[in-house]
Amino acid sequence: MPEETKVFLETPAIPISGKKQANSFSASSDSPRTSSPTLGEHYSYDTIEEISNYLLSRTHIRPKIGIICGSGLGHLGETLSDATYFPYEDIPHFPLSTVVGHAGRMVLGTLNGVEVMVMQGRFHFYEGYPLTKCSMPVRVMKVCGCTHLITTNAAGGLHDSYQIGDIMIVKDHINIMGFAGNNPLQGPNDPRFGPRFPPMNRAYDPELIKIAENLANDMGIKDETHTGVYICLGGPSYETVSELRMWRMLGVDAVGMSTVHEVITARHCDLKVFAFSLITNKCITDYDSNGEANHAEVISAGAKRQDVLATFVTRMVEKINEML
Ligand SMILES: O=P(O)(O)O[C@H]1O[C@H](CO)[C@@H](O)[C@H]1O
Ligand SMILES: Nc1nc2[nH]cnc2c(=O)[nH]1
Repeated sequence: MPEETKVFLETPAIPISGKKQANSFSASSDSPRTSSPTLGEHYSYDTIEEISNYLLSRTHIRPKIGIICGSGLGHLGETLSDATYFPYEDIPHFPLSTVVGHAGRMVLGTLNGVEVMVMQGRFHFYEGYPLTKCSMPVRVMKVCGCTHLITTNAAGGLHDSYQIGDIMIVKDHINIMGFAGNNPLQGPNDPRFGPRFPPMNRAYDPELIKIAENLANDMGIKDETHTGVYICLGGPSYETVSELRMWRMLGVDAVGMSTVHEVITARHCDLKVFAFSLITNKCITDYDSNGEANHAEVISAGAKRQDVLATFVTRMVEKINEML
């Protein structure tokens, strides 16, 4: 950890009663789940500003790029210089990270001289948080000054040619949870964030996809890098064989439980998005297989590839910075 690293453990400047809860249109409680599992709570613009001010008033970093680290990929947050670490429990209104492999800290610092903010750990629907809450930090990134989001995840490889440890650059997603009426933008729309009905074609910036493909080539990892379609399922149970076969038929290449709601929220507030999956396991699509998906292998695949992924992200950050 860099010498200048500081960990803010003091009581937040803004008084908070009990566990932090967002400004709410519905009753809040100490449970992450409110009365409506889908609508849940809504964070007002003022609340997002309050969170952003909390972070910015404790560091001189003014980030332009926000980064979300997926399961087992949080190591990147340790590679920042001039870093200030904010445990989620200290940030006003922030939920807590409850999943193994998600450290639960926001880090503001520099990656090769570029000012960034990094989430070491994200929030998932299966943790009991509504999607508005899961993707709230993306709006914090926007209000902190970010113009770009890089979001990463661990995912099961559904495409036959994908191997454990491969990278899949996300070119598109299927928002199946949205089909079922669960979208992070549900509820009142504040136009200061974005329009009521945002488009989602070109959600994954085509120019950044090209840059990443070229970068994989330069790094000598072209054969282990693919470009494909991601789906976010609710989890936490992994998929049945029949479910996986269905998604494959529908054009899905990698399966996970995150990212899509973050990307929708980011596009709504006009952040440019780059996303990739680390393929941490091969999806089991054979009824006779004795294999079983498990989170330990997900974490272990992340640990094995952490250095390559940190380089990949750092170089993407440099490329984006050249475009700013
Ligand atoms: O998407 P991330 O957070 O990287 O993690 C993925 O891995 C976990 C399951 O093993 C789930 O949380 C799934 O979403
Ligand atoms: N849904 C889902 N999420 C994952 N995250 C990592 N691997 C998997 C998987 O196989 N399925």
